[in-house]
Amino acid sequence: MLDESKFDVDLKLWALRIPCQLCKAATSILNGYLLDKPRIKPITEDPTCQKNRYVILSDRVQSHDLSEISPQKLDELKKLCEIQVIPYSLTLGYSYWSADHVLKQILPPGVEVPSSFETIGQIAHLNIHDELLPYKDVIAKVIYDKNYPRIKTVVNKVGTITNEFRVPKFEILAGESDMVTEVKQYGATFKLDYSLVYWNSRLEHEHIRLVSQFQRGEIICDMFAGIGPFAIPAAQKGCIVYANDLNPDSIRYLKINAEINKVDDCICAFNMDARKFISQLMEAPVCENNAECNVSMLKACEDCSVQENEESRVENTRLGVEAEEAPVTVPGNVEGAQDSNRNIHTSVAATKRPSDCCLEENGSINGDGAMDAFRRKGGKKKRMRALELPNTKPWEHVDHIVMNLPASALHFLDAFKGRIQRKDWKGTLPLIHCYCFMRSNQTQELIVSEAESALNAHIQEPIFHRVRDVAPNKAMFCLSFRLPEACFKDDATNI
Ligand SMILES: C[S@@+](CC[C@H](N)C(=O)[O-])C[C@H]1O[C@@H](n2cnc3c(N)ncnc32)[C@H](O)[C@@H]1O
Repeated sequence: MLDESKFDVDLKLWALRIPCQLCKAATSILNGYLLDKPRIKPITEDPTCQKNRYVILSDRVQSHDLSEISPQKLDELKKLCEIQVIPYSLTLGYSYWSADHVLKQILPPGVEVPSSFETIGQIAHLNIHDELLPYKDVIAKVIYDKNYPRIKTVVNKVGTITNEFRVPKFEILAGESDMVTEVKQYGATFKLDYSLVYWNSRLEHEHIRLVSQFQRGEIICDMFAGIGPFAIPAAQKGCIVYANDLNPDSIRYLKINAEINKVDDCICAFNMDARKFISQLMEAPVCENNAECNVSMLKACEDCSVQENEESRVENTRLGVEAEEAPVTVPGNVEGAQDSNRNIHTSVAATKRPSDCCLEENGSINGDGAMDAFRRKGGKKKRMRALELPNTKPWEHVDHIVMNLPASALHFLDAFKGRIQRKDWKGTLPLIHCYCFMRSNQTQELIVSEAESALNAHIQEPIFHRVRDVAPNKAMFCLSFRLPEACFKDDATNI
């Protein structure tokens, strides 16, 4: 229990009783001798008379005869009005002091006071060091008290992250136990359950940086999408996004966020292992027109829309069959300035709406999600429409592939080895943006060689971007490069 009265500090001060209309002039004369405490005004009511105010003097002024004030100023004041000096008691209590001040009183001397924290919506996330764990409840209470109502829940991370979804375990120390919250980034809203999905507000700048390289109409594939901090702004920019995550809760929130941000027509969400996702997404179906052929996820999407709309079924049966050549220039290098030579078909009639597809990990189709998307077509708010976007199958062209799983994304590069058929592919191969960690004793050459051995191909012109330092000797990087031609199926089999 925190005894709040322990923080009371009683100040014995002097105040001057001054007529209301002279307060301004009096305070200007007394400049430098007035009470100077944050959040406390030096002028207060006179409880005995409404026509007067108390002008509270600083604790520098100790004597009733005001001898600490210069005689010159006192003369000026006497000319202004009759001076009445009143004793004034002021108690600075718990509510007055900052979290830092209170915690310094409570915690052992010399320890680092944990008064700062990461904020995720209304949740304060603390990482309390072992030596302070005996004080965790009182730390949380002080942080809660001092930041309410902006903060409604205080949590502490427990142990290290061991699960593959990269979700820390939290203990709720103060406030509401609800971990569902909303975060805003670059104009997009993200709803999430912080106890179930990965979220890192410190990556905001990186999300913006990468998405700023995407161009409207480009096709983006996010292999480890989380709740969509790359996918949603990319879709807002007018890209078509294939977004995948192994964590079903992440995909649930990704879909919610796509709806909240009105880009559900431009994002196709998948819930499976990233390798399987790439193999199913980028490998051309063996027999596109065969109803038995189930290797293509887009075939599954097609089936999905059949359940809801007979008219769209007729359109969707054309999916993956037409490929009219119409010149569309798409900038595609890392700086976002170079043209690619991609020619893509832009027929509206044959365009598959990405939001109509929704494949679960076991390969079954979530018809409800598709039906919701279909019903929303008549919604009144402006939404990004996939119909405006090009119709290209992901085994024919993808512009960017995002791989943000820094601990192991490099190993997932093998998913591209011999995946794409040269005869199907249109334009330049995708730019890969693969996140990784680099220790101070490692070099960029080492990272590139790891990537090359996963791809079994030479990488040309790799670009490293330092994202942030995650530990004293460890930094997160984004390695961007164009997928080597040697990864084409035919070439790769010859290696
Ligand atoms: C570091 S988080 C990145 C999430 C998001 N892209 C972001 O920037 O905030 C990595 C994500 O990869 C997902 N993940 C982990 N292993 C995976 C796998 N084998 N296949 C697909 N997703 C995986 C996790 O669930 C997690 O959401």
